[in-house]
Amino acid sequence: MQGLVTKSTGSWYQVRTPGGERYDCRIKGKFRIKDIVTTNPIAVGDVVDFELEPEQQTGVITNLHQRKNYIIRKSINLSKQGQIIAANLDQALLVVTLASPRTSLGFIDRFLVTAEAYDVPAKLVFNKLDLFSDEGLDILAEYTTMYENIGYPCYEVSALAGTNIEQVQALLKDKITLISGHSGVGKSSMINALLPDLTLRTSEVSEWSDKGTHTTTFAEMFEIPQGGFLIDTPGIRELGIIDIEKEELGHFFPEMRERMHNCKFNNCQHINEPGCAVLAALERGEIEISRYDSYLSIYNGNDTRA
Ligand SMILES: Nc1nc2c(ncn2[C@@H]2O[C@H](COP(=O)(O)OP(=O)(O)OP(=O)(O)O)[C@@H](O)[C@H]2O)c(=O)[nH]1
Ligand SMILES: [Zn+2]
Repeated sequence: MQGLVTKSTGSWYQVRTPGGERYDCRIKGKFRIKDIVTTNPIAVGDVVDFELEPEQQTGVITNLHQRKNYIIRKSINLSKQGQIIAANLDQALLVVTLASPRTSLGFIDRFLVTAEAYDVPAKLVFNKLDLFSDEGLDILAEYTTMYENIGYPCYEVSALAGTNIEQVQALLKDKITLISGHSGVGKSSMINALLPDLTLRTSEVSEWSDKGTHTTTFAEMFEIPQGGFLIDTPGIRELGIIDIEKEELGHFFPEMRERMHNCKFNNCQHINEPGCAVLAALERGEIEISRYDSYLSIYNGNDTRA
């Protein structure tokens, strides 16, 4: 049988069949993925084949289907191993706000770079629309225009007032979506607005805990009643940028990526090189200063996560 992994504890995996049945499955023997060293070979979002164990409601995963992408976090120890948080994401939503507490552009840009590196389309949800005066709305429009111009769709919502929540709801339909955001932006309020059927979430969790095996879940996907799945990540810190060489960083800024082939030197770092097409575009105002500042900041290893 084939199914989608919707919960992972590291030793048990909950697998959902296309028909909606769920089975607790384990991995048989030494199940290892080539080329990646990870503490968990299988993660939520993975599509797997499994066999039911005789006379039991549990299964054994026998095959992992190829992933279109996955996100990983570095292990806390120095073992160089990573942990796959989720696979096969259709999109990543970052919830941000320009009011209490204001999300910095550096934080947004770091998230976008991470999403580019993982090959996950990113979208920005600006929350707390109800708090803005006319002046605030002008600034908001500047930001959304800036990000839409470089290819990131933006949504202006109020989780509290319910404004434009239906736009986000439509985005999620039949997709696997990662939702992220720093503390206080209203991510929980948004998830509650998106998943009104809270009992669904809590009952599934307790059902799992009753197994008595592991109660800590690495990650969990919530099924959206209208179709689709939502993966809630605790924060951007979970998504460290790994495996990006400094020299490659420009490739993860779309507006730089589309211009860098015109740089005089093919190893141009777009810092101070003569004949740099990126610096020329910056000069002409075609590349936003804040975006370029974020590039420099990440390039120089400054932490802009907060
Ligand atoms: N005015 C306004 N306040 C909001 C809105 N959405 C959330 N809030 C408030 O912002 C605060 C933080 O909301 P949460 O939903 O807890 O934020 P969170 O991002 O999940 O933060 P953590 O729970 O710390 O991870 C709460 O006081 C919410 O009531 C909104 O659209 N407008
Ligand atoms: Zn250049």
